[in-house]
Amino acid sequence: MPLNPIINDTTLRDGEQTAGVAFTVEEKCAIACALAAAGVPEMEIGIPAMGDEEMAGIHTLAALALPAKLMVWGRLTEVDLDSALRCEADIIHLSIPVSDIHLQYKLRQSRDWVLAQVSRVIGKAASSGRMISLGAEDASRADPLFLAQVARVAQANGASRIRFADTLGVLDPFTTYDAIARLRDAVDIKIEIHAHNDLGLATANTLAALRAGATHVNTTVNGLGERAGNAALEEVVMGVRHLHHADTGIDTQALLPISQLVARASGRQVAVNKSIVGEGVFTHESGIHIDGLLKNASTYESFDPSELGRQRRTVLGKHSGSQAVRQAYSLLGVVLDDEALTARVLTRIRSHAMRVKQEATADELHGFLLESLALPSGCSNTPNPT
Ligand SMILES: CC(=O)SCCNC(=O)CCNC(=O)[C@H](O)C(C)(C)COP(=O)(O)OP(=O)(O)OC[C@H]1O[C@@H](n2cnc3c(N)ncnc32)[C@H](O)[C@@H]1OP(=O)(O)O
Ligand SMILES: O=C(O)CCC(=O)C(=O)O
Repeated sequence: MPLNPIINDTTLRDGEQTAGVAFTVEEKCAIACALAAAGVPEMEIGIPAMGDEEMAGIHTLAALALPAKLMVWGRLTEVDLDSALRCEADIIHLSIPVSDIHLQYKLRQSRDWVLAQVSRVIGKAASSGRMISLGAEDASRADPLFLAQVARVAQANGASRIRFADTLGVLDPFTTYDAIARLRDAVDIKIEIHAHNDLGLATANTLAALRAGATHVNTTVNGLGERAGNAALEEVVMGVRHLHHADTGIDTQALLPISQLVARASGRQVAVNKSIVGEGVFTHESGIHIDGLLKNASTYESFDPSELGRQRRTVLGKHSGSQAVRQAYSLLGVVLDDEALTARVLTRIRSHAMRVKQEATADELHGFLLESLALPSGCSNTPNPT
């Protein structure tokens, strides 16, 4: 079983790389404070090489003296290292592509050049006394033997961690497991998984990497990030807790408020059905489900919404059954103990749902009852139709 993983949240770096998203310094501070208060132990907060404004933001964040390690991102070059060293960051993360595709077309450099660059720049970075992490960009499309060689050279020159980036989100949980296990066997260095969600597998791949021996995980709130985004903080925290029975140390009650904060700051709404934090993920309509939930919540909830400070909701609609109808009317103070009457009310509720495509209000439910009572009665406690 995986050990407790260390979350390194990159909402303020990769999250902000979501096309069109830009946080103000105030928003960055608010997000960083909320993450630290929730117990996030590490966060990647920016890219010093972007220039003075980004550096000033990083400086402001560092001045908050949050109880979290701060990481800055740079390319594996002397210029980016110099910018990073001017920041009060605990961890300097320097990145280099390791796939032949990136080397050939983007950097137009050889594998030997990469190894020389890793040796020289990581060595110089480590001599600063800071904690150094090497980013292996596009690691998922790299030759695993070359990746292991890069990791070994990085470690020999003072890096304490390598980030395995599935930059394009091309892995599945099985290939992720194999790739991380192979790297784990080849080099005794801390491994951080950085998973993208292009095929909707970022969280699954992150959990697979942990099973294979990754020690650190990158997340972003609401899964923000390049293209389809990164592994979502809220999903990884809950997945680690419920599937790995391990602990990230993060307060699950804080996940929804942080999600809402980041949704506002990023201008990216959270889908109603977004796992963990979506508005509708604890709302039930189907008759069989509500019948089961009324008997025992574990029939249709894999965990209690109160873990997140949330509550179950039930609504009446096209898929309701009679138990749900009785339950909803009992909350209005009406006891429906006649099957025929309940069936007529249900018919009314279904036709309303199909016509209006939203749940009925309390007034409308009273109206349906009165209409149904106009036919033979069976209701022991008629409501006051106000
Ligand atoms: C997968 C990821 O998320 S990587 C992080 C991506 N994030 C960002 O790009 C956001 C911040 N980026 C920026 O502000 C700018 O791109 C900067 C400041 C980093 C660089 O700006 P510029 O100097 O104008 O270069 P530009 O962005 O046009 O091109 C990138 C350059 O970096 C080079 N490069 C890219 N990655 C690396 C690397 N890891 N190591 C060395 N060089 C690299 C490219 O080859 C290119 O160099 P070239 O122009 O000599 O071919
Ligand atoms: O730090 C790295 O090397 C990874 C950067 C990244 O965001 C990615 O590859 O998707």
